[in-house]
Amino acid sequence: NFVKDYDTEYYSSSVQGLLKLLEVEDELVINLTGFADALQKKLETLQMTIDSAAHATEKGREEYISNPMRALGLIRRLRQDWPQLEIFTKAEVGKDQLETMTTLLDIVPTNEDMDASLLGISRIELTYDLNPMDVAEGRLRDMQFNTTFNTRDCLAIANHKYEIGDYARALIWYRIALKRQPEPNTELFGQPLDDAVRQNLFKTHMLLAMQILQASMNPEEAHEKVNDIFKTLSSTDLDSYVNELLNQDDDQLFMELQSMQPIATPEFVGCRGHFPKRHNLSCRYNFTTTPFLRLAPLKLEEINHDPYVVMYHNVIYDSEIEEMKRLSPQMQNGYIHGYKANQTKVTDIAARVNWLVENTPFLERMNQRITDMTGFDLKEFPSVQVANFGIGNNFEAHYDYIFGKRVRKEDVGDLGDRLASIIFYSSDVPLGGATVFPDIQVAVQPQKGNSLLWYNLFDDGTPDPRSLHSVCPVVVGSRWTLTKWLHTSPQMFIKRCTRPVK
Ligand SMILES: O=C(O)CCC(=O)C(=O)O
Ligand SMILES: [Fe+2]
Repeated sequence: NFVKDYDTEYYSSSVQGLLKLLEVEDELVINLTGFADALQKKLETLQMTIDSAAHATEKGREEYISNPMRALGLIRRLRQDWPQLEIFTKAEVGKDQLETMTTLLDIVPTNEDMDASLLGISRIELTYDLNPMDVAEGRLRDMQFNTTFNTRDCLAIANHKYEIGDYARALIWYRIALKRQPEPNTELFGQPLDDAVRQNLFKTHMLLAMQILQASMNPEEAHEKVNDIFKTLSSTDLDSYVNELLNQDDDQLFMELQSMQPIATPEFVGCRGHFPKRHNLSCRYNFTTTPFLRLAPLKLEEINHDPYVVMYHNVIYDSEIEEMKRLSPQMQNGYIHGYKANQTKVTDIAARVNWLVENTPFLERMNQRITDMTGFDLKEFPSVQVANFGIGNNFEAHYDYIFGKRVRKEDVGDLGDRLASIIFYSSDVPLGGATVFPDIQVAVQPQKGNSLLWYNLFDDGTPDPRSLHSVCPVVVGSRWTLTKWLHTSPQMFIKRCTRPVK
């Protein structure tokens, strides 16, 4: 039932993948319940035997056994029942369940997949300038969840940051892990490593200090130096050092962390919703692109005048979104950051995608809608792409035109360059996941049913670099999109081709 394709399937790169994992854990729980039931049954049988073999106390023992029923009973039980009981006691419990467990554990995420997920959390923290202490408590920007990271989650995050050299944030995450109450079943997972964590906290603080004071020192040298210092440290020294770190003021620490962060890129500013507000934009009905629109005009919202960016409202219906997902049960790695000649690493994957190429009523409807929106001819290239992002995944800034890190000349053939792009937002994204145009200071939050349309080329077909765009890390939500790229060649008798007035 659960077969994992190791070469291509990473669970973390889409919410669709996470859903599959959820099923795997459900199966594990059902299976473990079966195991526990078998164990329970055995325990009950054993308990019954124990109870029925309970003897009289020391005092009346001679009298107790001077009784023909008890005398025979004792001899018979020891001769017949106990050997049987030995076999029963030794028999393996839940053999089937143990085998199933092994099979299921064969398809759990790889380390790479887990690293990608941890990197996603880092990306969220950094992009949205979140305080780790809020993140750990389930406070994400203005949302408060009733789920939190547990101690081992916090530790995994801290270790990851340590490994990628983000000592400032690692320090805070180690503190969080150490300040948590120990969990009840920790012995199952090995000790909560209190000592090891305290040592890591110390080392992290040392490494951070070196990073600040001696930025030129290479990482290996720094690690060596810290290990040397650590060796000379007595356990009482370590304790007082660590306790001091733990007693530092939380807010003070976060302020120090912020002062160490790189300055916000335009993309970060956009993702945080800090681009200046626009005033000279309007909304209107489009009655005119095709005759059909006289009957059913489309709602158009201006997003930017030059270059032209607009949002159409209510142009993909819930039923169509369901159909789109039905047509995409199994997706491929897609939205790869940059060109990757060699094998794709999971951390390069922003989302999983599926090209819909086969002619279906769904595809016809969507293409007709795009024609109504744009007036363009889509017969030569009817395909559309479906995408589903992973949590914490972003799509780095790129151009959709040829050589824009996205598409090569051989990919488009006779169709010509990608003149315009249309993204149908097929889900709401409660937090994060905006489409951002850093050069023109536009950030658009996905809204289920809407679509964003923009041009990548000037009217003469030359690239318009202002079309640079990216997708902000998804914080909460399953971000589904349907994307259409409109190529130039089929539009040669439709689109005017003058050089714009500069
Ligand atoms: O999903 C988005 O908002 C943009 C996706 C994108 O840039 C692309 O598909 O080229
Ligand atoms: Fe794009």
